[in-house]
Amino acid sequence: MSVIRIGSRESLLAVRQSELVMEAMRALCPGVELELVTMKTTGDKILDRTLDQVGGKGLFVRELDAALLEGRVDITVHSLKDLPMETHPELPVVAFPRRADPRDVLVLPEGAAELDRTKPIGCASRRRALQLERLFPGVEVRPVRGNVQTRLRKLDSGEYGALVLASAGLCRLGLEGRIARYFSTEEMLPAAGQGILAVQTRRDAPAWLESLNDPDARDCALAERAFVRVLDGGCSSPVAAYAVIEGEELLLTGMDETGRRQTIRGSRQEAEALGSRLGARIKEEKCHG
Ligand SMILES: NCc1[nH]cc(CCC(=O)O)c1CC(=O)O
Repeated sequence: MSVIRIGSRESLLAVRQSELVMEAMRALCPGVELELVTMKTTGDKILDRTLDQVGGKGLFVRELDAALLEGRVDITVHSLKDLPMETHPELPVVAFPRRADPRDVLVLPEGAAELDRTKPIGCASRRRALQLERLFPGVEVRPVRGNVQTRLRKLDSGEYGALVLASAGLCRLGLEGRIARYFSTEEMLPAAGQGILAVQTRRDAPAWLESLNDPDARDCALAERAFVRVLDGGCSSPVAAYAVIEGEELLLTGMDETGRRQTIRGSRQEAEALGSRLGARIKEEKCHG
């Protein structure tokens, strides 16, 4: 078989995530030849504005989609939560590997023992900001951008009292030692797809790539993303969704942009329909209540 080229953003986290998928590919298909191809995306180049100002999540995938379509790479690996809700029709997501810890965490400046409430808490999403206001009333929440290392540098330089980040990213970078506190998923509902990777390919991709799927991660991903799609949770929206599998059932909690939450339970076979139904229900409530 010829070499399979894996396209990735060039950030350390993106590369680490691609390496994890490459390890899983080697386990499934010993002897397969893999090559990592990294590239800078528009989203990585523009760092002085918030994502809502520059056009959203699509900025991180456009270059990778083009590389796939032109055959410069054969698969791409994304953080599912950064993947726009509508993906390119010729570029299916073939696999959702096993989910890492979906929780958000609090990170303190190097050496700090507790939160300095006179300083702002840095976070990169309105979803986190909305939920932080309830957890830490009166503490300023200020946007922070850049990759995980850049954000940690800003934290350690004294600009912020704390950061909120995803456990999954920190752990993949070997930075779990920086976690000061885990938020339960009730305290801080995760972003749809947080902790899940998405493997995207062309339609002519080898069928065995589908074996990278973890059935639980896949069903949760489908349910969470269907919910966000109904609420039109563009990248600037604070919409959150988190699903868990309990046997043959899927339990999905969704939050709309006002912080209102609802839960739905049903057969995991209908993961996507459950997500859409919960989205419609929350939307309805907003109009009538
Ligand atoms: N937007 C950046 C981003 N995209 C995915 C992750 C974490 C890894 C994941 O959710 O799988 C992060 C960093 C963060 O939010 O702290």
